[in-house]
Amino acid sequence: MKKRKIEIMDTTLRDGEQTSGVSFSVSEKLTISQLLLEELKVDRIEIASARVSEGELEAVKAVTTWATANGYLERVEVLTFVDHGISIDWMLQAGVKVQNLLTKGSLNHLTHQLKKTPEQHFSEINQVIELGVKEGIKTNVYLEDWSNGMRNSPEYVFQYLDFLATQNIERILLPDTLGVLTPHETFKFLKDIKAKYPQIHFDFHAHNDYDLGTANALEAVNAGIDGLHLTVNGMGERAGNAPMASVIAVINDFLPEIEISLKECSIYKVSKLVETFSGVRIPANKPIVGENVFTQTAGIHADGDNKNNLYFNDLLPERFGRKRSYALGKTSGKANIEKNLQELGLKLNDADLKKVTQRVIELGDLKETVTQDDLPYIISDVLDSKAYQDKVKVESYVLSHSKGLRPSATIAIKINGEVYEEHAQGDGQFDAFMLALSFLYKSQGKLLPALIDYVVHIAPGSSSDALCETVITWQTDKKTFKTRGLDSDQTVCAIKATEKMLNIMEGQMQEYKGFEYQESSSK
Ligand SMILES: CC(C)C(=O)C(=O)O
Repeated sequence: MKKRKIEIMDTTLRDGEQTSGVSFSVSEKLTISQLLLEELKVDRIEIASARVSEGELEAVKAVTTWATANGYLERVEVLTFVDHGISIDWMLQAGVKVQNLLTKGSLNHLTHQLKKTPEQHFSEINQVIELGVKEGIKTNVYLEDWSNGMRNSPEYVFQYLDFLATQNIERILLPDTLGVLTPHETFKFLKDIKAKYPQIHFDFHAHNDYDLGTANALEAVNAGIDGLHLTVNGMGERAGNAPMASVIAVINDFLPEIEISLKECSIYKVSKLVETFSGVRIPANKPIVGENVFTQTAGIHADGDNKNNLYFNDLLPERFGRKRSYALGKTSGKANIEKNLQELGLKLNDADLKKVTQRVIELGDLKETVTQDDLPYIISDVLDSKAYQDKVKVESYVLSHSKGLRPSATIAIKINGEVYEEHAQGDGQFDAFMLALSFLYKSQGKLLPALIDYVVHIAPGSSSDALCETVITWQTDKKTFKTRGLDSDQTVCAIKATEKMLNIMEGQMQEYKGFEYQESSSK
């Protein structure tokens, strides 16, 4: 069966730039245009509104210069106005060959905003179209507020379409300017229009005010529309336009009779670039391109993925240049941990896997964000902890850090069931902690090993509540050894590493000689 081709016009650089607070630079517009046409393979791009600013003129010139050299000029469009040819002059300066002329698609807009009759409006439109023809510029015509026009003044819309059918134009662009259509209405309005003017190319331009942009785009295609306007990440005026990634996936998965030229596998790359250039973060749950949408969080899902891919749908991440991941947190089961270990090339026995899983769940309970990068640290901490007896426990502590006062520590340490308390000031919180500890041990006639090295590792690419690992090297008169601590707080890491040292030393204090902990120490 021969497929019906739908043209995709990307308007990220025009309507998308109308997202509040967004302005693309010249080089950003050029880079995005290149990616859209060459990599994503959209059919057409709308890159600016005419007459906006000097900077915009520069940006459009940069795109048209590149597009001319690479054979894309006919696919680069600019929104223009019914302004007796001022926009056409701007287009000539910018080197653009296709204008998308903004006209009124509802009687309401025509009478209240332009205060003109349909006949006056049509005559001025005809003038601009003819000027364009004279200058070698092709015209597509936008019917602004067309959706409300269909609801409230359909006679005007059809009178206008009858007029346009006689004009020298390429396409008619039908926007749901205020994003008010339901999918049912979208289908009905477009079906009626296509039935009356089957020879004309119509594009549909959805807005997303009710979050119906994708559904309306789907119904527009079902109704026989010839082209769709989309934006990367759904950027655009107010709630934005129909999002490129979702609409493309819907067409590919649910409309097998439709052909589009877009390369799904480039969608994510373009989305991330637009996110960076625009400064508008992609919501984590945004279908196809959001951070979380290919992450299985529940252990039961990871388990099901191992058993005949029970929790997969057709939206496979690889289609879009992405990868499935398995979250680590309080709902992770063993299967999630195993999936992450596999990726790291690690294998644990059942007992250790259970311990690591338990530790990840505990961290998740503390609202810590645990990432795959943290896993090697957690494993080393959990496996390392097996080596220590629990004879000494840091029961509680208060660490203070304030302006103008020396950091101080009050600590309570349980040694073989007995709790001892001590207090000290130091050069930093951990220094104060160590001093208090050395006073506490000294009062029992014991000296602690000297701290000779202190190294902090933070898991690569981690967020602000990332886990860190502190490795401390200790020295007695006879041996040097290391202990490590893991936490999201650096001082707590060091205290955990110190607690392990105390357990190693417990019972050996007579055997090894420690050192006075810093002469300058004060209580
Ligand atoms: C400016 C116009 C074409 C528009 O984006 C709309 O009506 O939605």
